[in-house]
Amino acid sequence: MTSTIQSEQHQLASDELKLPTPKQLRDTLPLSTELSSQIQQQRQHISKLLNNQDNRLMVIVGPCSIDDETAALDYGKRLARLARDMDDALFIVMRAYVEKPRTTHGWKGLAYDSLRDGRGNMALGLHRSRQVLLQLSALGLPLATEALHPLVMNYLSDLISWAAIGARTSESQPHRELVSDLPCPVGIKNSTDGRISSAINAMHASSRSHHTLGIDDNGQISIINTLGNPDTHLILRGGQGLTNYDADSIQHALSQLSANDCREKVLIDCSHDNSLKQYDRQVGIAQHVVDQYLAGNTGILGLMLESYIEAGKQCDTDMPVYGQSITDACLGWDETELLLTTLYQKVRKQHV
Ligand SMILES: O=C[C@H](O)[C@H](O)COP(=O)(O)O
Ligand SMILES: C=C(OP(=O)(O)O)C(=O)O
Repeated sequence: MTSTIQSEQHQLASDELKLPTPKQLRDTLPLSTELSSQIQQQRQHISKLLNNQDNRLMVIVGPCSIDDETAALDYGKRLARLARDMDDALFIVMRAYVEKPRTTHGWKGLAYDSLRDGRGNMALGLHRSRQVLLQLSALGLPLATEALHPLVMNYLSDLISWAAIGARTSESQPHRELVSDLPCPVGIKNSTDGRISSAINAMHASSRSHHTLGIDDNGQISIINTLGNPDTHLILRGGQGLTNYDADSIQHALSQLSANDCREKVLIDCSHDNSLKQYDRQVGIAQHVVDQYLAGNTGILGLMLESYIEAGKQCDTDMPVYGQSITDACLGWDETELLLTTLYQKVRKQHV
């Protein structure tokens, strides 16, 4: 009886279940021509990094998830300043994740549950996601996100410069088809058990064109003809409690990529299993990876850091801490700024 009452309280009213079409949401929250060309250029910069036409180090940094637009914009403003100042050596991209894959269950991100009331008001969630991504883009930052539900990308992909396929979905055919259709470079993670073969297979599958099922801009279920994505690469994030950011693991990954005719580039995720989920370990890992890059490992594209305003994570959402992660623990802003400054100074020396 109690569970019936609870589930009724968690239901949306039937008129709240309908979503706008991708075109309707884009018309409500349009991307200006100016921002659209900024995003095009940012995608091209990343493509150049992947193709050795630009030797800056890519750093994808930002919260594990966007849960609060005010804090995300506050973070974005701080990062945009660093990104401008460090532009000659680092290509900084902000993590702007509005969808979270869960191992079992938990909050699935702004797109699904922006009010965090468990009702899943996705019309509001998609609106708020698009709005915050537009506001972050207007700061001049290239944005990174995880492409999780293929249909969510219909609403947001025009705002994204780089996407990730997560460790839990790299083996999924719909996700490979999605990558084949995405208009930006995409990093594919090794699986949660540490295997890189699923990501390598995904790179092959998504480089090809596909006929698949999806919706068009007007929400009509349609056959989608994808073009194939030429700009994928591998992300090493560790797995099953084992790390893969050391020189031997990176060399092994690069030789597997070469043996499978894939682009020999890796991005190192300093968080997740590589940090053994201890957020402060990211500092030492980033330094270790940058030392390998400076020693001449041209297979290293860059690194990813989970960082927010306050260090750590919070569980008690009745007493929210401003700018602290509600998903994975993150570095705080002060340590992020110090780390990026240290990395910048090291990399810049080599660039001058
Ligand atoms: O990056 C975030 C998490 O690692 C990922 O969403 C899985 O989280 P979970 O294992 O807490 O569900
Ligand atoms: C969920 C994430 O990573 P992974 O897929 O590596 O667990 C993430 O980067 O937010």
